[in-house]
Amino acid sequence: MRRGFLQSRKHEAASARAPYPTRNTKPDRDERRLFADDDLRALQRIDARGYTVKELRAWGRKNVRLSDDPCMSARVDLDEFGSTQRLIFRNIKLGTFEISTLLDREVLSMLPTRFSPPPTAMESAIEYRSAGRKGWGVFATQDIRAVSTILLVERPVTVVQNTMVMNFGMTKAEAYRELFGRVPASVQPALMRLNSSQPPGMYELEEAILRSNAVGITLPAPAVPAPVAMGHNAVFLETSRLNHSCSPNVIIRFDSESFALTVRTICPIAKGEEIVLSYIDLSLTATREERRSLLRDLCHFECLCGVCALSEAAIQLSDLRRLRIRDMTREAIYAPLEAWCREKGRGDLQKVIAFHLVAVEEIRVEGLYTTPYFLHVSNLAICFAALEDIRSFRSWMGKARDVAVYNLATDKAVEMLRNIVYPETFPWWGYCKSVRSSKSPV
Ligand SMILES: C[S@@+](CC[C@H](N)C(=O)[O-])C[C@H]1O[C@@H](n2cnc3c(N)ncnc32)[C@H](O)[C@@H]1O
Repeated sequence: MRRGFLQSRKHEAASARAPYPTRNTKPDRDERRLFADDDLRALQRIDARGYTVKELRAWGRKNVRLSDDPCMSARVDLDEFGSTQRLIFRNIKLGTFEISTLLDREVLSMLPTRFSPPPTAMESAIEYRSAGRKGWGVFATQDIRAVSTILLVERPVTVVQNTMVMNFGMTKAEAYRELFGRVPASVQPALMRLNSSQPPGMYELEEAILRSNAVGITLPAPAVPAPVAMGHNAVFLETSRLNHSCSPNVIIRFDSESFALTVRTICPIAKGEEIVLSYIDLSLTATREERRSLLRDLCHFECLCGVCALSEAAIQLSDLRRLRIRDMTREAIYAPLEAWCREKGRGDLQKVIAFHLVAVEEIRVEGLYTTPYFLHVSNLAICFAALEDIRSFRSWMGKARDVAVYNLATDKAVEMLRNIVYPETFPWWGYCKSVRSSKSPV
């Protein structure tokens, strides 16, 4: 039998003293609870007679510790969630893959019994090598021109609920050690070698690895009043080598049906260029200082990406451009297309088009192909549909469809493809002409 992490010689002495059953003494290894019997009995007592919010909070203060770091945990109101949680270690087998998990019992029961096959990635498009002071990085081995190209498809090695409840007979460090110990021996060395750059002395190795590499994923989960309580973190060995950039060229998406993560391009990438994603929501930050401070707080590193490394003069221009993109995106939600429609198409549509073209150009220069980009290209598609300009409509609708594809909005992407092939099925098609005969498309 494979020696688990807790059974290694190094940990034998510790496990002999462990306040929870070890793998040696408890045969039903996949069903072990994080709850000590005393805690469970205390819980049942509370449940049996019904509890007041005050009692439950008091119980939570004594028994539950939640980290303050938003990366790994969230504060959860115990009256909404805490008392019903049962975390279980279980290894999920997907064909040749085995994934070590620590999940809520109900989440485990809601996972599909059969997973659909994941998509296929482009062959030999990337390589792993040094990215200088950033450590390892991933690089393109060829020009990748098409957007939405799949560069990597990967299953996680471990998945854990992001609210880590402790003091149920096992400390958080022990729980993570156990979780990592259950990762198949063939991949465990690679997991333990992942980046673990967290503030010195703050976490044990397993937690530091989780904090540096975990990706938030959504699994089917029971409806709870605090949905964040049902968020999950997963570690993917290859994706973990992707560095952060404030001008990312890929996006990652997890699909629970195939239990796989895909890395897709969001813009063309040249041979030799580093493949980079954004660790933060770039629509929330515009200036370098805002981004740096967020990355420092959440990820504990000073960003060395291409944008942040620009000269002072260049970064000032970049900051201004990003502030403009933010303003134009806010403006685009209501005006000017909306205003033009309210006026029943009597305004100057060319002005609307010019507005969105400027925004798209600013986005291109800054490499910000995320949410605001979709807003502007889809509005351009509407404008050209209204004008019945078939070439421009297909081009902008194609760009909007790329965004739908890399965001895994499959139904939307299919609908958009139908619009591209049959433009007259698009509700805005010929709007300019139709308002003259006072017909409204929407
Ligand atoms: C998920 S790992 C990425 C791969 C990592 N470079 C490695 O060697 O495995 C995240 C860590 O990489 C480094 N890193 C990623 N992006 C960076 C950036 N833009 N600037 C500086 N360091 C970065 C930080 O140390 C961060 O904690």
